[in-house]
Parts: sequence; structure tokens; C-alpha cells
Amino acid sequence: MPEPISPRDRLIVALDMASTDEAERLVDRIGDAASFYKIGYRLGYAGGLALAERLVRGGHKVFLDLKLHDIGNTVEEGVRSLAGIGATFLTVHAYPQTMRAAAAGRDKAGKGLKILGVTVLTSYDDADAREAGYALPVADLVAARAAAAAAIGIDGLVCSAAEAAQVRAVVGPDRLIVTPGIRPAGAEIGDQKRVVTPAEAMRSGVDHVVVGRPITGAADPRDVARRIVDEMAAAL
Ligand SMILES: O=c1ccn([C@@H]2O[C@H](COP(=O)(O)O)[C@@H](O)[C@H]2O)c(=O)[nH]1
Repeated sequence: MPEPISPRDRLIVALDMASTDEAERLVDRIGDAASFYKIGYRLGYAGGLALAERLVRGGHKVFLDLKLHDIGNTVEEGVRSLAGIGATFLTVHAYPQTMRAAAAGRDKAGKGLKILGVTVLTSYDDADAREAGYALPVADLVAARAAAAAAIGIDGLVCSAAEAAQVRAVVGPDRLIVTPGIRPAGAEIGDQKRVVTPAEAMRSGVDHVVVGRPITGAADPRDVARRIVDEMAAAL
């Protein structure tokens, strides 16, 4: 069985900022209300990988949300390079060839980096999946990709918490389920489509929630982070 995760360590704050200075100021403001930070495209292409190393050295956990997807050799070598940063999680798109290459890179690097397969982006609904050429509804596509990820030996999945129970049934207790598209009640939804509250996510068996704008855009980010952690603690 997996190790228990404290409510605070379940929260991953998405540092979708334009500069590392801005991101570091936010991390300082949040203080001990959070321990886990996600770096995606915006910050990753603006010095975010060096910041990731600094955050790891400072005792934080880091999720590199770079959603790799390329030919197998490029993915494998990319994962091997990124493993040196000391991050906890790295995303790849949940295509079988990509996941196999990422698992090989992870194993060759041997640094303890966990690979998460992005099933279907939380900004997609069934109509978006159809428009992208997929015949299956989102929930079925997520389940199929989760099954492939588990068979390949990927460490966890990114999906909406709306599909977490179904994914858990497919992948069992040992794979991680990490869910963006999290919105505290009353928060602006923005471009997300499959949205769930922090409490509902916990009740659905999610391991980690990813929260960006509701925290980064708040007047008091520390307070919002603490409220989210409290909401999750009460639901567990
Ligand atoms: O399916 C996915 C995969 C990744 N994300 C990322 O999570 C955060 C969510 O930010 P919010 O501001 O809380 O919407 C963002 O960095 C996305 O790139 C996702 O939303 N959905």
C-alpha cells in the first residue's frame, strides 16, 4: 500500500508566472502553507528549470509539468536529462510509445523521478475530444489511457477528479492520481471544463490536487492555500 500523504503535501501549487522572481515571491508568501510546486510551460521556458533546482535544494517538492511527447528516443533522452533536477514528478502525454520511452529514461536515470501520464486535459469535454478526432467520450478515453499507463509501468496519471474513482478501479492502489481542474466553491473556472472541489477530489481517492489561479491570483495566496488544505483534511 502507498505511504499516507499529509493534507498539506497533497496540495501542488501551479507556479504559472512569467518570471522566476515573481514565482519566488509567491513561494515566500505562501511559506509553510504549501510544500509542493508545479512548473509548467510558462515558467519552464523562462528560467523555471533552474528555479526547480533551487526549490528542491530549499526542501520543496517539484512537479515538472512539461507534458513531453515526441519520438521515443527524444522522450527517453529528455527524461534522462530532466531527472538530474531532483524533481518528484514529470508529465508526459499518455500515448503508449511516449510512456514506454519515458519509463525507459526514468529507469536508466535511476534518480527516483516519477512519471505521470496526462490522460485527457481537464480543459477538454466530449465535444473537444470529438473535435480532436477521438471517437470515445472523455471518461472512456481517460480509462483506456490509464490502463495503458499501468500496463507500461507509469507511476501515476493526470486526469480530472471527476474520473478519479474510475481510474483508481483501473490502475489499483499503487499508482498516483494527480488532478488539476480543482476549484474551491465559488472560484472562477476560467478555461477548465472538468472541475471538482478540493473536498470532492479527496472523497474520490485523489492523491494530489493541482491548484493554480485560485491561489496565484488571490489577494492572500497563503490564506487560500491554507483553506484548501483544511478543506481536504476535513474530507479525508
Ligand atoms: O489536464 C491538465 C493538465 C495540466 N494542467 C495544468 O494544471 C494547472 C491548472 O491551473 P489552474 O490555474 O488551477 O487552472 C495549469 O498549470 C495547467 O497547465 C491542467 O490544468 N489540466
